[in-house]
Amino acid sequence: MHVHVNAAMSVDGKLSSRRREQIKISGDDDFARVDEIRADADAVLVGVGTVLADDPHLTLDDSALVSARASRGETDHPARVVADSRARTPTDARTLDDEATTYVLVSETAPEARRADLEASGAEVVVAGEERVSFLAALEALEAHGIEQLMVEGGGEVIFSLFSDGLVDELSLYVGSMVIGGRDAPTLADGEGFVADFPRLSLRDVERIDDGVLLTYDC
Ligand SMILES: NC(=O)C1=CN([C@@H]2O[C@H](COP(=O)(O)OP(=O)(O)OC[C@H]3O[C@@H](n4cnc5c(N)ncnc54)[C@H](OP(=O)(O)O)[C@@H]3O)[C@@H](O)[C@H]2O)C=CC1
Ligand SMILES: Nc1c(N[C@@H]2O[C@H](COP(=O)(O)O)[C@@H](O)[C@H]2O)[nH]c(=O)[nH]c1=O
Repeated sequence: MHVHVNAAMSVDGKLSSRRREQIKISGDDDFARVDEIRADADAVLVGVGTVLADDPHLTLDDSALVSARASRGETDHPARVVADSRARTPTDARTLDDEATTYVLVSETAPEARRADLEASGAEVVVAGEERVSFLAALEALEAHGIEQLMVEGGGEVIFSLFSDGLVDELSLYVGSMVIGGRDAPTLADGEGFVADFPRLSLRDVERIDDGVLLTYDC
């Protein structure tokens, strides 16, 4: 499986503010670029932190991209995936609507009743990991569902774990020209952080988009 992480951060490395509210860091052209990466993916993954903070839809905004997928014999939108060890995704989350298939990755600790609620709301629940979702196991399970190209949209906890597991192949990082600040604001890679064996990336490209910079790395 090819894992492509995409995120937008401020010049000081924050994905959003200390209030963990969604902030428009990208401009229109960059959002269009993000939509194209979604359109090329078999599935788009976020953590439950992002679902609770942003209630994202994770579908394609541009109808031309939907038509292009249809003409390739693909579903209108990529599948959606939520990493949610304890099955906390609200049943009315926008990502569970019927516009696309949604997989909720849970661990063995997820209460049975919550799993049943999610299934009743249309989600496909995938158990991978004991206490927390194991991305190594989860990505294998997604591959068995035909997912080869996985886009990851965040947030910082999930992105850190994927780097920690050595699962990231490509990173596109939009740096918007703004300062958000705050020691508790989410950053690109949160989690526990590395103290040694820091992942080293290979810079592939630098491009100016809107009023910011897109950095592309092979990982
Ligand atoms: N600017 C941008 O591009 C983006 C910004 N954001 C912002 O980021 C913030 C949310 O980020 P964040 O709070 O880090 O949330 P995440 O979306 O990274 O979700 C984190 C949660 O995912 C669950 N999870 C399940 N398995 C794992 C695992 N193996 N490793 C790590 N987490 C796992 C955990 O909850 P549990 O243990 O219960 O499963 C964890 O608390 C919001 O403010 C949002 O607006 C988000 C995406 C993109
Ligand atoms: N704010 C921000 C991003 N936020 C991402 O977009 C998701 C919203 O998706 P949707 O509800 O489908 O529009 C959100 O949950 C988060 O993952 N992405 C970016 O490229 N640039 C940005 O500035």
